[in-house]
Amino acid sequence: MSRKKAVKGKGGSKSPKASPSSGRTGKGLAAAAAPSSGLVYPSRPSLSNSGEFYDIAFKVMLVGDSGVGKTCLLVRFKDGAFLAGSFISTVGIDFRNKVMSIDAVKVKLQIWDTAGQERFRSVTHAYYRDANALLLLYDVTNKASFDNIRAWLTEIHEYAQQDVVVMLLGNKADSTHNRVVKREEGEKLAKEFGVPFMETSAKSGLNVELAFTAVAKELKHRTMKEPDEPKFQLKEYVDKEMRTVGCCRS
Ligand SMILES: Nc1nc2c(ncn2[C@@H]2O[C@H](COP(=O)(O)OP(=O)(O)OP(=O)(O)O)[C@@H](O)[C@H]2O)c(=O)[nH]1
Ligand SMILES: [Mg+2]
Repeated sequence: MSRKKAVKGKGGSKSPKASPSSGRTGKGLAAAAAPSSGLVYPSRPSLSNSGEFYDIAFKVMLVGDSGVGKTCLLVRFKDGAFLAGSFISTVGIDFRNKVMSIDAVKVKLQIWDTAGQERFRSVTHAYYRDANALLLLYDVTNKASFDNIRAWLTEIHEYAQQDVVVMLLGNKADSTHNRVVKREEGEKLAKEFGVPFMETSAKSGLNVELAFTAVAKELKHRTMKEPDEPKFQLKEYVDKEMRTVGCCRS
């Protein structure tokens, strides 16, 4: 299998007027032009010599209400740090790349961090179409963000590909004193919609690696499954990993 070189670095915020077709010029954005298969191939190697090699690439989007912790989750996953302090709401859309080793295959996730604010919704819609996976977040300390999950799922249904991988994440699980949404409620909603679920914390790191690894595994298996290999069961994998490590893995 030939190895491709990952375009590294931050994508940079896109203006609200950007669209997948018009905005994808420049270094990071060139990699975002996805063929209809959903796989993302860089059109040319990165200009930087520090680029990492990878075998396959996928586009993952973080969606959910403003303030649920999408940017913090991405920063935790990418840099292993928590963005404490004042809340800086994302403007438009931005992406970061991360190459993961999944069963000896280098999988590049191009992770798009969307703005949760209503005024950017039309920008976000334009990016759904190319997404291979969506991490849909709510905040366990914010009931409205949980109640809005149904509307988000309707939106996903409307704008994303039919076979997009969706995972529901109840973030800020570290905030025990401010919690207003029980884990069981998240589990129930996820079951109703047939999507895998876990609680996460960008602050403590709880389940952050697991959420992205599970999605990367599912996408890698879909693409590279041998004919005699059993189908990868995402929900079973998540449930097993959660059982193995109790509820809490960072
Ligand atoms: N306690 C706790 N706070 C968190 C966590 N994740 C994010 N926060 C805080 O929640 C606030 C919002 O986080 P962001 O990641 O910026 O939220 P967002 O979903 O990206 O918001 P938009 O960009 O407006 O869509 C910030 O003040 C973070 O510090 C978490 O896991 N635990
Ligand atoms: Mg943000």
